[in-house]
Amino acid sequence: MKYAYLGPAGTFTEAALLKMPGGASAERLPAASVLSALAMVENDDAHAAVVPIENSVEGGVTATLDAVSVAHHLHITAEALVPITFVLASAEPMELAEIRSVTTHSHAWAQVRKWAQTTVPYAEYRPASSTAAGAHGLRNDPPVADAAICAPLVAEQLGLHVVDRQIEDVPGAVTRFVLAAKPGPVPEPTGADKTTVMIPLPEDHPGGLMEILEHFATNGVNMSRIESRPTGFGMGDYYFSIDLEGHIAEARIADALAGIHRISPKVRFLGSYPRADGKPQQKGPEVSEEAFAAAAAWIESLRG
Ligand SMILES: O=C(O)C(=O)Cc1ccccc1
Repeated sequence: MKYAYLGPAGTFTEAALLKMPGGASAERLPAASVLSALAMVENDDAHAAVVPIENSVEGGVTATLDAVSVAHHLHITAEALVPITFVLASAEPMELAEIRSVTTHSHAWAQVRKWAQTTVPYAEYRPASSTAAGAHGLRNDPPVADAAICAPLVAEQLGLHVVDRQIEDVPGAVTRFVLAAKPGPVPEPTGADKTTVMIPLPEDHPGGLMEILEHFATNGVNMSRIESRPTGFGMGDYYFSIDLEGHIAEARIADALAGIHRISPKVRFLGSYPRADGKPQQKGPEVSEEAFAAAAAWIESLRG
């Protein structure tokens, strides 16, 4: 199997790839951006792509959400969680006070803002396509910056000097990555699953969002993420990107989505897959498979 990922070697995305099903034995194809990793799947140059989707500090990774939901017709088949810690590294030994420019990926920069403000307040930020790309750039002639913010392992592999460590503003931050592939068989339910959907907000429909959410409430479906994003097609045109706790094979998820389809017919299913944390689904007896089957049998008997 060929898995594309945000490269080069040593990114957090590569660490996530190794945790994905089939990741350890997959051929790893580094891409220069999230969009090019996804495009490699669309063009059949890779079977799947590993991309960051959500950060416990910064929230959704909008480029990924939009690409998976609107631009590309891909399904999510797995997720992985990667704990994030950063070092500040330089090519030659340097003091913090000497550092005038810093390079890293924008997500990393967003997660060290407070540290940067207090520790290197005069350093100019130079965006890199990934943390590993920034670290490699320190060896360019001329170097892309005085120092790079990257994973400790990359600094070690490149023989960089670690100027500061554990510089993340929020200790224990985690990033969630997904494996995206062309639509195919949905992974089997495990009892601890997530379902990702994209729901366009119905136009000129007062209370549209409330009606959508009511379907989740009445079917006992918990949401683990909800974000509104502009579709890009016009001012005020929004969609909701939502993660649900449960699998499309369950009657309560299917029933909720069927109800939503009547309000927002362009709703899109983006995949059901095992949750990385293995947390089992909580559901009351009124939304069990047996309760749905008994209700359907009762209706059948009335019609019969
Ligand atoms: O640049 C990387 O290493 C990535 O994989 C993107 C990223 C950056 C910072 C936190 C999580 C993911």
